[in-house]
Order: sequence, then C-alpha cells, then structure tokens
Amino acid sequence: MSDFSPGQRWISDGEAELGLGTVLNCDTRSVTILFSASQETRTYNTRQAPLTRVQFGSGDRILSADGCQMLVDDSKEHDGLITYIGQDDSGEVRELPEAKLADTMQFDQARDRLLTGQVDRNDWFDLRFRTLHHHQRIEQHSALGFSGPRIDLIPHQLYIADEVARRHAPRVLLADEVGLGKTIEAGLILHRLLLVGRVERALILVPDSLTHQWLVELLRRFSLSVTLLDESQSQAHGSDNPFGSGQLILGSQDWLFANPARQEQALASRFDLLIVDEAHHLDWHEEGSGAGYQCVESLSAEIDGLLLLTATPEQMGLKSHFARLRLLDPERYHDLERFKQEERHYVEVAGAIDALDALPGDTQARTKVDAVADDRDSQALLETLTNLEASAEQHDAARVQLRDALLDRHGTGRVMFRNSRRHVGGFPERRYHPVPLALPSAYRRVVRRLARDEDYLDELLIETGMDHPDVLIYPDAMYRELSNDPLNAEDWWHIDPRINWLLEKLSDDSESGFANKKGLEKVLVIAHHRETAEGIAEGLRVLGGYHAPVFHEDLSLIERDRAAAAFADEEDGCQVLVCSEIGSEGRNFQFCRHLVMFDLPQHPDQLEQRIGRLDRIGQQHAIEIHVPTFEGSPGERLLRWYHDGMDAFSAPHGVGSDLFDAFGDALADALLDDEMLTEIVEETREMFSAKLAERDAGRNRLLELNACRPARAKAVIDAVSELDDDKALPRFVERALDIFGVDSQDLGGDVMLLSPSQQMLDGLPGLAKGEEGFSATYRRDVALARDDIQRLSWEHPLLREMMGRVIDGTMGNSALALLRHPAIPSGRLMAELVFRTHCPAPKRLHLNRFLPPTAVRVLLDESGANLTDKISFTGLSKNVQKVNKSMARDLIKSRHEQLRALLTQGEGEAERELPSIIEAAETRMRAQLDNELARLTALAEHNPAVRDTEVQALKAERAALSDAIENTRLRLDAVRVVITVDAER
Ligand SMILES: Nc1ncnc2c1ncn2[C@@H]1O[C@H](COP(=O)(O)OP(=O)(O)OP(=O)(O)O)[C@@H](O)[C@H]1O
Repeated sequence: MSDFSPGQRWISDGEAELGLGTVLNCDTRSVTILFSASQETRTYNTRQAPLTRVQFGSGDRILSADGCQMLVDDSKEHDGLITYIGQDDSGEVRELPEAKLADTMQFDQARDRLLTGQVDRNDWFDLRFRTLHHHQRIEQHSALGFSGPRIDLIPHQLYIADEVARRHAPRVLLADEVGLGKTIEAGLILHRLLLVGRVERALILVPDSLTHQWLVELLRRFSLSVTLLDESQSQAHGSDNPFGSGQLILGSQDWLFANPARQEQALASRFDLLIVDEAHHLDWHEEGSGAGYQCVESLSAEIDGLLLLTATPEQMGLKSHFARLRLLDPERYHDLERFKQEERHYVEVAGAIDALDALPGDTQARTKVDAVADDRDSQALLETLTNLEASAEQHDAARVQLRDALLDRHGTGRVMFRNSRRHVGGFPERRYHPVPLALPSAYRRVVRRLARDEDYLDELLIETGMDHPDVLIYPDAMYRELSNDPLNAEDWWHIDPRINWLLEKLSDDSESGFANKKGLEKVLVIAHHRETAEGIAEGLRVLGGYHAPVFHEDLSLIERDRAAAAFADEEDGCQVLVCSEIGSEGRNFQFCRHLVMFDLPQHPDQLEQRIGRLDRIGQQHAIEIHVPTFEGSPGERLLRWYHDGMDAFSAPHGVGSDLFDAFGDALADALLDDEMLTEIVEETREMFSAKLAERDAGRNRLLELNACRPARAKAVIDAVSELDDDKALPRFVERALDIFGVDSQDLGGDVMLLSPSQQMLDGLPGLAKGEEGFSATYRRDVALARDDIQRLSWEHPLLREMMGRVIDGTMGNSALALLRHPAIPSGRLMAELVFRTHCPAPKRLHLNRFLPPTAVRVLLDESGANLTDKISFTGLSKNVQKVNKSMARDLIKSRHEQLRALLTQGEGEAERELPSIIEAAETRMRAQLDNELARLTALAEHNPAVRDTEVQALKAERAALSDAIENTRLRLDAVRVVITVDAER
C-alpha cells in the first residue's frame, strides 16, 4: 500500500459514488479520508484500505474546484503531493495542485474508471458489449413495438398498426366491424409509438364499463401499466393536476365528459396521444353538440395524435360521423356535401382498381382505369401495364403500384380503416332462432286496446311517461310504469312468458337446450333497460333458483367486473349473465355462444353491437341467437323489419344506419299495423339491396382494399416472426439473468420460472426479493394459451430494464482479464476498446431507426498494432479468465502510461470508422424519408385527406434527422485490459 500524505486524493474502490476523497490525517495504522461531495468521513486501516490513489496523466481531462476544465500535459510531485500541468479551455497553461481538484469529479466514464482501478466483472463487460450489439439491431428493426405484445399475428391488425404508427402524429378512425380487434390495433399503435419515443404521454378515454377491460388488456397483452383515474383518485391529488400522475392515463368518458374542471386539467397536462373508444357516442348536431363531442374536440385541438375507435361509426347519423372525421382533420372535412359527392365517386375508383386484374388485355378495363388515373405517375404505370412488350413481372409490379397509388390518392383509407368479416374471413356462422311466444294477458290487453283505439297511444304515453315507440317495443317496461293498475300487481317477471321460456331452455338437456350433453352452456342475455335486466335475474332466481349476475351501467366498476368474472369462470362460474344494452358494449364474451335477445334495440347498429359481444376474435363456435317475441306484438313486427328487411342476424352489413335514417320514423308508426309494416319491410329490403350493392361497389370496396394490403401485412408479420425466432434472444437472456441475479428454472413445456436470488440487483420489473417471480416462455403460442405465463421478447419490460441499465449505467464499462495462450508470451497487454456513437436528438425524431447507439470495437496490442479484425470479440471472450479485483488494480497501476497511450490511439482508430457510420445512417434515412415524402407529396396533390402539416412535418423531420446524424460523435463506452499469462501456469 502506498504511503498516505495529507492533501492527497484517493477514491474508494467499493463506493466510487462518494466522489474524490482527501487525506485528512494518517499514521502508520490508519488513514482518515474526507469525501466532501458526499459529506462523509471514513477511517481505514492503512494496510487494507480499499482505496486507490487518483493520479492523472497526459491526455486526461480534469476539473478544478473553481469549475475550470483542464487537459493534463504533465505532472510533478513534491512531498508526496502532485501538481498537474496542462491547458484550460481557453488554451492557457495552468498548474493545479491535487488538493484543488473538484470533490465532485465523477469517475463513471470507462477511461476514468479504468485508470482509477475501478474494474467490473469480466462477464459484465461481456454483457455490455452484447447488449450494445442487440440494442443496435433491435432498435432499427421494422417490427419494433409489434413483436412484444401477446397477440396472435392477425394480418389486418398489423397492417393498420404499421400504417398508422409510421405517420407523423397519427389521427385516424379505427372502424373495424365489432370484435375484429380495434382495441388491439390501438394498443399496438400505442406500444410502438411509446417504444420508439414518438409518444411519451397518452390519455385513453373509454366508457365507464370498459375501463377495467382496457386496463387488463393493456397490461396482459402489451405489458403497459396505466393509471386509472376517477373522481376519488383525482381528489386524492389535492391541488395537483391528477393527469400528471402517470404517463398513460385511463379515464372514464362518463366521468370526464361531465366534469369541465377536470377537462381543464386534462388540457393543461400535455399529452401526445388521445385514444377514444366507442366514439360513436360523440354526437354532434347543428343545434349543439354533446358534452362528449365538445370535450374531445377541445382535447384533440391540443393533442397531436388522435385515435377514435368505433365499430358503428354512423350509429348517431351521418352528420355525427362526418363531425368526428372533422375532429381528425378539420381542413379535410369541412364540407358535408362535398364529402357525400366524393363517396359517389368511390364506385368508379373501386371499379378501376378491380379492372386492373383484366389488364393488359381488356380495352374496357383500360378505359375504366384511364378515367381515374389522372396523374402522370399513374398514367406511366398504366402505360407499362398495357404495354404488350413488357414482361409478366413488369406487368405485375406496375399493377401492384398502380393499385396502391389509386387507393392512396382517391380512396378513403388515410383517415378511416374498416375491416369487415367478409374479407378477414374465418369467423363463425351466426344462427338465428326466433322464438314465438303467446302474449300474456297483461300485455295483450294493452296491445288490443291500442289496435282498437287510435287515441289510446297518446294516453298511454302520458300515463307511463315513456317515449314512442319504446312503450310499444318494451311491454315489460310499460307494465312496470303502470304499476298503479291493480291488474299489474304482480312483478312483471312473474307474468312474462319469456322468463319461463328461458328457465325451460336452461334446464333443457336436449340437443337444442342450454343444459345438453356437453354440459351447461353459457348464455348471455341482453335486454334494453337496466330494470328489465334486473327483473330477469330476479325471476331466474326466484322461479328457477338460478344465480345470474346482472351487468348494467349503474353498477360500480367493481360490481360490474365481478359479474363479468363470475360469468367468465369456466369451472365455478355462473351459467347466465344478464346485461343491459349500454352496459355491455365493448365487452369480451366470446367464450359463450348463446345470445338471448330478450327484446330488440331500435337501431340496427345496436343490434350489431349486441351480437358483437360473442362474435369476436377467439369465438370457437357458431353463434346461436335466440329471439323470443310475442306473436302479433309490436316487438314481433320490429323483428320482421330486422330479419326480412335487412338480414340483420346473419352478418354485419354496415348499412343499418342508412336504413334507420330512411325508415326509423315510419317503422315506429307501423308497429301497430301489419299492412303498413309489410310495405316498409319491402321498401327496406329494396333499399338494403341497393345500398349494399352501392357500398360494395364503392366505399366498402375501397375500405376493404385499403384496410389491409396483404403484401404489406405479410412483410410486417414476417418481420415479427423473425424476432420471434431470434435464437440470440434466449442466449442473451440467460447471460443477463445470471448477471442480474435472477434464477431460472425449467418447468417443462418451454416454460421457465424466473425468480429472484439473494444476490439479485434490485428494481427488476416483476421480480422482488422474497417473492415468487413469474413463469415465462419465448413461445407466442404457449403465452397465448395461458394467461399466467409471460412472453419473453426483446420488448418485455424485464429485458428492456436490463438492457437499459447496462447501456445507461456504468455496469461493465471497465474490466481486466487474463489470457493464457501458447503462442503469446506472458506479460503482454492488449486493450479492447468499445466506442459508442452519441447523437443527441429529441426522442420524437426516433433517430434510433436509422442510427441507434452503434458500437465500434478496437483491439490494440501493447505495441499499438490493431488486431481488431484478427481476433473477434467472441474469440477473445471465450478464452479470457477472470482475475481478482486487487490484482487487477495493481496490474492497471503498473501499466498506466501504456494504457493511456493505447486509449488515445484507440480513439483515433475508432474515429476512422465514424464517416462510414454517418454516411450509412444518412443513406438509410434518406432512402426511407425521401420515399415517404415523395409518396406524401404526390398524394397531397390528389387526396385531400393528406394534411399539408403532415408534408411539412415530414420535411422538418428529415432536416432535423440529417443535422442530428451529421453531429454524431464517438465516445469510449467500455474498455477491457487483457494481460497474457504463461499458458502453463
Ligand atoms: N391479435 C389478437 N390476438 C389475440 N386476441 C385478439 C386479437 N385481436 C383481438 N383479440 C381478442 O378479440 C376480442 C375482440 O378484440 P377487441 O376488443 O380489440 O375488438 P373491438 O374491435 O375493439 O371490439 P368492439 O367493437 O366490441 O369494441 C378481444 O377479446 C381481444 O382480446
């Protein structure tokens, strides 16, 4: 151990964070050191003090107590104290006694740590280099953000997510038919934007009944933890803005829309992305829009990104639909009449796209395409496609490009995405079972009187306080409202035959019953009113002893989730769940195949929403739709309208809103009149067929073509699969777990249990000392089949945390190892230097896709010869051996001068690589952005759905990226000293 003298500077080997220490006093046995920066004083035994003398040499940068930087040239020693000689930032020569070094000088850079003898374990250095390598690879990967989520790889979802997430500040309407995965698409977009840094804060607004489902889906499928905010949580934040309490805030629409003060706070809490589920409830009228619309309008004026989700965009009418499109892009959607005209033009565009398949031969097809392809690029592509001299490959390429160009330039899809079952395919059959029942006398009395007496309807409306036609369609509600009538003394469920029918079905063990040979079948019952739902549950309980939880809008969140969970439980769960209309919207009940429509909604879109609870991705069986109605009742007439007028039970057709707009009022008047109804059903049928044909030829066809471009979808799926099959992942995970102190135990079936060891480094997600840990697998299918197993991918929070800690911290940035090699004499030194690119740029530029932190390795021997290409990282790594830390420190101390020289030389060698790294990044960036810009500029000329701000933003982004890439610098990231020893020893 060196002699200590007061005033000397030393650093603690085990606690480098204490900063630079000063010897206060010493004698032969002990030395006392003051660490001023951390205000600690420590006394050590001189013979075993875990301290290293801080000595700088030529080329080192030092900092004086008065804040001056200095580059050391030389040093001199007097009475055991060093004075450094060098130049300050202005080039003046200065002398700095070591006592005047800044106490706060940190030694976390690789060079400083090495030279002050702070070395890490060899395998840490190893992990650091590998982490850099994989990080660089994954950050540029086109599937980044899509490979981690625990989802099936469904083409239309990945296509949409990829298309939307690559846009600057995406603003789109995700309008797939019910149950096709809009939540998953929104989750994928959010996940990717978060991972690439384009979004840091998101606000997700969903109906009250869906908050928990979203919370669970985001966590379970995307490993995203959201903060659920409601009024009581918000109040707990006192005067602080509650929206600042997390990066991802999930709130109920019902709560926020009714609360202007909270809206102000949401507005003030800068978000980058707003997601609004079940957006058809945002209604807009000329006379004044709804509270929800107003709230989203003001939020979306401040927030760059906006995703609106709805399966039934036109449920509240075309005007509301148009108004929501205006929220997405006010410049594009300012004129409803023009919008309608454009829709008419879609038939021609879709016809032209379909005609491409008949080219080059068909002259009629050519005329059709020619009429639409009105720009130079498209005309050139058409030339190639019709040129008989061109090869089949040239024709195919031109056909694909022209198809994309026509869709992009004249289609609908930049703002709205709608996938339908028809083209996604693979969905189960829907089977319709009407159940005619006799009207009970209590209802019959009213129906008969209504038929006899024209004025009675008005009387009934006044007496019940109900609306028309509700009073006709929902006889149980009418009965409840007339409870003063002595004939209505019994509870409605006592006299309503639908309850008995349901009870019989529940105990029926024949093939068509709900208690057949396969066991008890789950049954979802939906009724329009909350009170009806409650009455059904009571009736089932009192009359049949069935426990059927109820699910409606007035239950608390916990009660609702408890009801849904009781229904979902396969083993002990209940057989029946009774839901009200609005209470069950958006919920996932695809594990059940029997739907009982206890009554019917008035709007076809609501009918579709009901069926959508069961007809969702994941449904394994045909869906049985049971509709009990009373013979000769208004309800039965409504059913005829749905079934005979528009085949509403067979498949979603997307024209329900048009039909409701055209016939809703007349239908309400025809509910008591068979003849009138027959006419309306016929007219509805005619319009249904015509609309369907028109939509299929135009808008629907374009939406369909646009909602999933198979080649792009396949490319995304291939990219995700490549990461799924990445053999390097398990190897990396194994090393990282070992170093971070996480035990892994094989449980069989490609599942392992990850659990914390005693030595585990703290703060790893999902792992806390003393707790069990979690089961994990690399296999997507295994993770999808079992909810309790997490899927390990490069995007899993544990992996991201471990990689982040290595890259952002000092872990493994300095090491020393021994090499036994028969061909190399002992005592030789090599320096393995790893440099890393640094390129400060705002996160939102997502620079990493073109230039992620890139490692440059340089291996020098002690004579300065560059061995980088001769000895690979893995080649060397395999053969080196660890050495204990004190020996490592001594070895480093004895080679200080040599190491300094090698570090300086290494910098020069690495610098030579920089221009080619910059050039390659610039080329990659240009290749992608120039292309995108050309596409967007061409699009903007033809498709007004391209916002000018989008084009400008892309140009600005390209310029900013170019600047950032140009300013890339290399910094030493890690260094390993390798010393050869005798092979025999
Ligand atoms: N890629 C996928 N992998 C696994 N499950 C999926 C996938 N896509 C959707 N699902 C499941 O299918 C169901 C329907 O998906 P989701 O809730 O996203 O549909 P939606 O279009 O939002 O429905 P709704 O119109 O009713 O709101 C959910 O249970 C969801 O978890």
